[in-house]
Amino acid sequence: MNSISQKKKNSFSIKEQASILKYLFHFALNERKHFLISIIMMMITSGLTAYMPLIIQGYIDQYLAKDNATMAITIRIALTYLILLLIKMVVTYFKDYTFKLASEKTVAGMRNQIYSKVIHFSMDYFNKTPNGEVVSRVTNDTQTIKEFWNVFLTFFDGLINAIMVGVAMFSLNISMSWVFIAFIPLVFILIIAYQKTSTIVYGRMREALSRVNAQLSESTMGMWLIQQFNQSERMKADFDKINSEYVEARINMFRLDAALLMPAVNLIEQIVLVLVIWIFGKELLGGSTLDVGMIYAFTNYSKSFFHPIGQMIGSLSIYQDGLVAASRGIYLIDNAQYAPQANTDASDQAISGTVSLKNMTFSYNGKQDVLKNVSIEVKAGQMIALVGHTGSGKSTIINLLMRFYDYSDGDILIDGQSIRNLSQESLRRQIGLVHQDAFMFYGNFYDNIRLHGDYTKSEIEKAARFTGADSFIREQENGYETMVSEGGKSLSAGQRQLINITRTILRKPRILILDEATANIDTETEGYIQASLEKIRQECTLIVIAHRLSTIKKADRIYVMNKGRVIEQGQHDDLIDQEGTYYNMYQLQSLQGLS
Ligand SMILES: Nc1ncnc2c1ncn2[C@@H]1O[C@H](COP(=O)(O)OP(=O)(O)OP(=O)(O)O)[C@@H](O)[C@H]1O
Repeated sequence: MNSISQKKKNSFSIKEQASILKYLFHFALNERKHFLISIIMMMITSGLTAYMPLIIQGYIDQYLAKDNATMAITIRIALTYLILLLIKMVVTYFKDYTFKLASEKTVAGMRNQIYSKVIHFSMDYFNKTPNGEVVSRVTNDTQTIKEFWNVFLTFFDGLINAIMVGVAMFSLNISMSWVFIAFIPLVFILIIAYQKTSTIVYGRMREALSRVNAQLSESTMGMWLIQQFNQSERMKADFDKINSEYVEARINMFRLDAALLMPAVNLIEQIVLVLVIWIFGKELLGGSTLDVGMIYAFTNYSKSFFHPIGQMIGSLSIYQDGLVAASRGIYLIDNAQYAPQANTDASDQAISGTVSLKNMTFSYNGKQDVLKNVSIEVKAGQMIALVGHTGSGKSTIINLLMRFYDYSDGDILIDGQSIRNLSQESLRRQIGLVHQDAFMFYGNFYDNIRLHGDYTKSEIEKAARFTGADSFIREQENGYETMVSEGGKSLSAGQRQLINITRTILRKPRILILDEATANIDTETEGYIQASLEKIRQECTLIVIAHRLSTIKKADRIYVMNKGRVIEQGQHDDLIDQEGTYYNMYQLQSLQGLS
């Protein structure tokens, strides 16, 4: 499977195609009953398509031509034809329904599997992959795969139909049937020519479409940046160019389809028809009797033999799309970059909150160390602070403690045990992390604080009173029932942070981490939160990252970081006495009125 696991691949060798198809059929196994019923119905409809012209042919040649048709015979034949026609209609309906039902369910299964993989991927994957691409894998690609199944419907249908009609033709007139068979190589040439050209043309179209999507997703996400820097006109011009390229690619696709699809198949069909008439005409001129019914049957067969073949060729472009979409899904599943896993015997024990980092060295990219031999100790119930310049590695320590990334050099212990021995679920339940960026979901304040947790309204309100969020929530139009827009755009940054802190407090974590959590909050509210934190300190371990040093003065230990190393540590007064980096930072903030 690895041979096809190449990102953005647009053409595939026969072996790769077989591998992708095997993978897709593996998903279809659950729906084999429906697929089988549908194939049986395909056989019935194709059988009827092949048989029905024989009824008319028999009527013309045995009764009309011999002048012995009676009203009773005519009605019997007309009724038989009508009943068969109705049966064909009903069977065709159920054939399409069961096939589409089966393909819909198969693709739903794939979508679930891809999504359940994606939600366990590492942060590294999400850092490197644009949002739009992740969404596209789960929605657009699985949609394309669904259309891909319809290609199979068309293919099976076309094939079974050609076989059935072929058998009927041979039973009627062998030499005339060879005329049809003689044109099959030409059809194959057409199929190969179409597939080769369509791979290129459709590939260009897909690339152009992904450029359109990328530009759209990038510009909607960074709209404020575009407007702030007056880039709207330039973005419009860029989009216009990309959009024109897409339209051009689509026009090329239409041109190709218009030239090679139905017109070419129709031409072959008409040539065969002319040949049939010519051969019959020649036989008639040679003194043979005229079998009008036979002419009727073969005229009919030329349509029902070649028409599905035209549809088969037309679906080749979707086939190509399906291969690309399926290969991307396989790539995602095969190259899963999972979030760090706990040890197999990891336990779910309650923690008291002692944290120690032992000689941690860490790199995101395997080249540059962003943490260099960092050791940190926090006793249960203590408060420590991490301070230092931007990029010094403070948040990285938190990323490792939360197990967003795996590490190899050094270890992190909680209550003396490696965090690898704690189950992911237990670790994240007992550690509360409050980030600077608080995400809000569409829902009311209760929902946003509860986050699907099992908490009563009074518990939520109590937590909100504790953090001070309660007062601004009550000022909203419908209090706690007020709907918050997605992303929380209807709230100020400080209000969002208060909600975020409330969410975390509500869960009563054993270890609370505040990563620049009070940066957007005014001094008055911050004072309020500080007082709340003083109360929390008695109940849990507190790890605070802060640029504003006034907020961490009371910490039991302050770690000063620089370029991935701890360069100073101690209590506020000790660090001031040392007159080192912390002292300089504090002096600077005092001058700016921040301390
Ligand atoms: N996901 C990531 N992938 C690769 N490199 C990263 C990633 N996150 C951070 N870094 C790099 O690691 C280094 C430390 O970043 P970190 O976020 O830990 O710094 P910080 O001290 O928390 O900074 P700030 O105070 O600005 O938040 C930086 O050089 C940063 O570029």
